[in-house]
Formats: sequence, C-alpha cells, structure tokens
Amino acid sequence: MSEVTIKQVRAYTVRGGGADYHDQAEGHWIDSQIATPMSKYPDYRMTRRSFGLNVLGTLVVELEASDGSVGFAVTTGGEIGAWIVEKHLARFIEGKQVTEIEKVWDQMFNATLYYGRKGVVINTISCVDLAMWDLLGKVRGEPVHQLLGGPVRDELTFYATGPRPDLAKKLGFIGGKMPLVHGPAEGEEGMARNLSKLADMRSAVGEDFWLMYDCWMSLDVNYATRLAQGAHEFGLKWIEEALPPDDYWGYAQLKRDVPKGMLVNTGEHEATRWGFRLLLEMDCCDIIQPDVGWCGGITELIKISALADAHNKLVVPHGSSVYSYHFVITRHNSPFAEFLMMAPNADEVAPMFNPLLLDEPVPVNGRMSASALDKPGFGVRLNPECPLSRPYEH
Ligand SMILES: C[C@H](O)[C@H](O)CC(=O)C(=O)O
Ligand SMILES: [Mg+2]
Repeated sequence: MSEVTIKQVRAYTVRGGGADYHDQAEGHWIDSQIATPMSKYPDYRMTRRSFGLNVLGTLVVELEASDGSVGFAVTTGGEIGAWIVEKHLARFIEGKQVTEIEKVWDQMFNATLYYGRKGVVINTISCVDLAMWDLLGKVRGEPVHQLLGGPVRDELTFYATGPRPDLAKKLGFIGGKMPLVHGPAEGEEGMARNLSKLADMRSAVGEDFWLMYDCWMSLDVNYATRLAQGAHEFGLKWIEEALPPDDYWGYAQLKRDVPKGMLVNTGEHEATRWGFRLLLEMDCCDIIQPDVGWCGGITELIKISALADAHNKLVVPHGSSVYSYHFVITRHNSPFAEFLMMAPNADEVAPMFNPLLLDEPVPVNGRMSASALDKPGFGVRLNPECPLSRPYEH
C-alpha cells in the first residue's frame, strides 16, 4: 500500500450549486438580504451576489493514484484555485506516496507563503488536502473517520442554519441559526427589526430550542454588544462572526461584554493553526468554527482542534458536509455539527452540495448515525451530470 503513488492531479471548475456561497440560483434564501460588511453601501445591501459572493465558484481537485484509485474534494476557489493547483502545487503532489499527506501540506504551505497564508490560496491547499484524505481512504478501503482514529460517539447531532428555525425544530434539529438581516447602517430601526424577528422566532419555537444569530462579519463592537444585550431576553444562545475576522481585539472585548451565558463564536473565515492561535490566546470566543475547506483541510484542522482542546474550547466546524462530519464524529471537543439548510426556502433537508455530490448523507430527525459515514474516503461521488471544466491543464 505504501508503494501507491499519486500519478496525476487535475483541477476543475464547475458552476452552480455547492454549499454556502459557491453559486446558488437567484431567489435562494442564502442570497436574500443578509447583513454583511458591504451593507453600508445601499447598492450592495439586498443580495450578496450584488457584491460578487459567487464570483469564485467551485474548485474540484481530483487525484489519480498508481493503483487506479481516484480521490477528490471540492471547495470555494474556482479558476484561481485551479490555476494554483495546476501551475504551482502539482509539483509537490505528483509522484508522492498517497500516505505523504503531512509532507505535501507542508510543502504547499511553505511554497505559497510569499503570496498565500489565507484566502483562496489556503482554500486551494485545503482542497488538495481533502482530496488526499479521500484518496488514502479509497486506497485503504476505509472511511476518513477511521483514518482519524474512529468515531467517539454513535451519531452526530445537528443544529440548522437558515431563516426558518421554526421549521428546523419540526425537522428535529437541536437549534436554528438565522442570518442577521440588518447592519449598523440601518440604524435603530434595523436594530429593532433584528430584535423583533428574534422575538417572533422565540415565540414560534418555545423556550428550550437554541436560537442563534449569524452576523457574517457585519457589525462593530458597539452594535454587536447592544444587539447581544437586547437579544438576551429572547434567549439568544450565541452571536456569531459579529466582527471582521482580523479584529481579534474587538472579539476579546465583545466576549467580555456580552450578557453572562451568551456565547461568542467565530472562525469560519480564519485559517491555519496560527490564525486560530490568536483567537484562542486572546480569548476571543467560546466556540471556534473553522471551515475544513477553507482553514487548511483535515491536516490543519487536527492541529487547530488540539490547540482548542488545550484551551478548553469547542470546535464546531462551519458547514462543509461530509468534509466536517468525518472529523466531528472523531472528536470529543466537537459535540455537535452544523447543517446548512440549502433548500431555497429552508423548508426541507436537502444535501448541502447538491447537485455536485452524489451519495451525500443528510441528517434525519436532526441526527446522523456514524454508520452513514461508513464508505471509503469521504464516501461521496462527483455527479457526472455536472459539467467540469479544466482551464489550466499542466
Ligand atoms: C447564512 C450565513 O450568513 C452564511 O452564509 C453561512 C454561515 O456563515 C454559517 O453557516 O455559519
Ligand atoms: Mg457563520
């Protein structure tokens, strides 16, 4: 098995679908009015596509091994990611043994330090890394969670992200995280609307159901603190990504100033052990939320998670479907998982990466048994009906 090497890496782009902001069709809730750092510009307030949320599109990395096995992964990165893989990273991947994941990661990261570290470069490195874990699982005939040490519980439990926590409750989820709609530029009227939406949702779901607000980097410390204080009486469980990711000092202050018992969570736009070290050492939050397709892949998430554990913090990865499920089920400090409601009206459970992936497991009644993940690699296939394009063949 250790003789099996990577023969070829191929990087593709594909349009349409994909979780979170790959490229959703018009009218999807995820592209309705959501508070963002661009909401201060009325021209870019009503949809996230208006300021280009979908411009990157999806990157697909495929690895073919000398024994004929094929591993793959998808993330946000599109053409830029495809260029980086084919023109730069391929040299560190092809010819390596399928087990040399740590070495390939280190070479990719260090060779791109002069233009990388974060953003689309680390998304791309994440995608190659996930494809390597998928390939290793396929070569060995084992699911990725077994390669990571095996499940520590029999099932995953999920909260749902979307505008309808009331429906999420009926579908069996343990909580619902709504996107915040109005940012600071909409003043006190916007604040009142944000609070009244939460109040309405609290009446709809009753007392014990978790309700959270995802603020997608849109607030400042003052607004976020006032929102948290106003939301306390409606039992807001956590306030998420309230500030821009670089404002570690603001997060530390917010965490000190929110009402006792309310959690401050963040990290989906943070990357690598060094970025998370800042969040942890500066005591910026209660739960870190790395996205495994953006933070450096599984190889880096292992390190981030160990660091969080040593700081007594939980790790609840952002979205990302099977790529995070295989990790979460193996970690004691990841007690539940996120499910992004990708049905356009958030009224039913739809596979997160639909239509790109086949065999993608989804929670039933808010839960997923470990056995649903018992297929080699990440257990998913690329849908042959989604046309791939390979713009930069090397
Ligand atoms: C809806 C949110 O603003 C975002 O697109 C998803 C997200 O941040 C999350 O799932 O967390
Ligand atoms: Mg979020």
